[in-house]
Amino acid sequence: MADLGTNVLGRALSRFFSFLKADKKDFYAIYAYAIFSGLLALSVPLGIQTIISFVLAGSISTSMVVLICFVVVGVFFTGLLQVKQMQVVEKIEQKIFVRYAFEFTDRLPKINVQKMDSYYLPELVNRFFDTVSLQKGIGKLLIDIPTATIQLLFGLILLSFYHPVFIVFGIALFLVLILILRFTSVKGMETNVLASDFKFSVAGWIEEIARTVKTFKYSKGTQIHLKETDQLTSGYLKARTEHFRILQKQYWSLIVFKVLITAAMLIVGAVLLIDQQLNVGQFVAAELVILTVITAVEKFILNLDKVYDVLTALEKLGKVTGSEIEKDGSVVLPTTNQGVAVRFKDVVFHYGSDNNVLRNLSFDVKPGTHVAVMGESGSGKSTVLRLLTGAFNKFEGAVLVDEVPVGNYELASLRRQTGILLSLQDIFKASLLENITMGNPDVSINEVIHLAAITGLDEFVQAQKEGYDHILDPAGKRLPKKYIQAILLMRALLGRHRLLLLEEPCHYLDRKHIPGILSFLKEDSNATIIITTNDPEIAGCCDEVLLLNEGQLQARGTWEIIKNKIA
Ligand SMILES: Nc1ncnc2c1ncn2[C@@H]1O[C@H](COP(=O)(O)OP(=O)(O)OP(=O)(O)O)[C@@H](O)[C@H]1O
Repeated sequence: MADLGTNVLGRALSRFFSFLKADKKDFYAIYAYAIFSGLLALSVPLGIQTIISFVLAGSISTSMVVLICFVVVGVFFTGLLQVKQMQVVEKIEQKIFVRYAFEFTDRLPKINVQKMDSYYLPELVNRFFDTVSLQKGIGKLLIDIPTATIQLLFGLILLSFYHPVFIVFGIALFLVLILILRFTSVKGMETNVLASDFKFSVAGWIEEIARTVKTFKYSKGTQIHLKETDQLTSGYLKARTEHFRILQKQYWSLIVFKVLITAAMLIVGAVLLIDQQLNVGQFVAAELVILTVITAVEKFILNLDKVYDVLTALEKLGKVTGSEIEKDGSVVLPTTNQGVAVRFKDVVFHYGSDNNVLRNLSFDVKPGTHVAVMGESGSGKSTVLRLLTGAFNKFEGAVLVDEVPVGNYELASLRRQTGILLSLQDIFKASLLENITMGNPDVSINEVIHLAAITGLDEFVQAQKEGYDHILDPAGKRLPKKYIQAILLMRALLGRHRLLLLEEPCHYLDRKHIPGILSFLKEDSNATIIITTNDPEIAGCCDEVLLLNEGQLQARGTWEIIKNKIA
């Protein structure tokens, strides 16, 4: 557990430093402002010391008026520098939001699905809300912590000029403080991350209830949803209490530090005053510096939890921004009118568990051939298509496209020339046309209209007041499944392809549309087409059928041959 904590703290700190690196200039500006305002803040006690000396000497002169002006100007400039600091922090906070919004958006479609298979991505992206914790915490951290550190350092340095004994006290207490923080912070980080894990689990569970709300509504009075929440919140409370215990330990050590430094400095100051090693002016000034030191320590106390929150937020955001993305190859798939050749050579593949889904699967498909992959549910049909998308790179054997391993291709060039329809795809909140074209401005509207007529989507388009501008709302008003399928199929078929991968393309569509779709595919004779299906009408239109059984090739041939092998 301690190892885990050290790892988490180390990782979070390295994330923090690379986060700082991204806005280096802004951070330098904050530190420069902090140093200047720290120095200016000291002008107050020094000015007061000199004023008292003037007063005690009974000499009220022009130089004293000038001095008072200096002190007042010093106070004004300290304020000015603080406002400047706040402006830089505001800029950083805005950048945090924008940067994470774009990083999440850009990264999600590129994520390595094989690595992230065990995550439910909508739940994972809840971590985006930690940008708010990061914004809130970083503001405090960037202004208060550097200012407090600099005030503490300058204060102790200045006190050492009054008498060397202050140095010894200062350094001794400083070291004790660092040691306490050093030995409690690993546990503090560990408990904060654990509390945050529970927080996201609770959010994820509530989200799951919302997703399947009708299941719970009609479930004969089940309490299972409350039981799970109870378990997760108990975990959260336990971790939170444990974390607060660590914080309390750290608060107490800071309070003891504060008491000791106050007592020591006051006693030393008083003794030095009585001994006449300090005059009254110096004594008052020294006490003011001590007050600054105490205020700095207080700032540390109040901001300790923010340090953990910022580091934890970075750790959580890193779950998405640091996730592995798809490996890209360097071979560009040439753009030609020819279909590609596909070959599976002794492919062994499994998802998360060790059960092989494809077991020594070998077959080849000649360029321009239309192939139906058939087999019982779970026989591995869709997996064959998924491997050809280049999204999975961990398997034994070889998956070759034009005799080049699929993993060698630059994914953008491969996917530009591959029409893909998988059951995992869906519509999203945007206009009907955007859902079909995916925002590609090169798509011809005539082709869209032609395909809409073939797939039956034209009925839906004509029934909408806004036609193709109708906004689809997948979360609210449900589209009939046949129209969703038509949109997904059109997406795959639009444009020119060298390879078409279609999973159950006519599922949910009215049967009257199947002949039109099949003759459209027949006309696309140059592309290599691989269709997973158990529909005899579709299989009958393909040049060849591959029959899978438990991840192995059971038989291959024309539909006339294969249909006799299907019970
Ligand atoms: N993402 C995944 N993670 C883990 N196992 C998976 C995943 N996807 C599929 N499987 C498993 O792999 C096996 C083959 O699935 P696949 O979808 O390729 O079969 P299929 O023949 O297309 O089935 P169906 O006709 O029902 O779609 C099944 O046992 C399935 O449970």
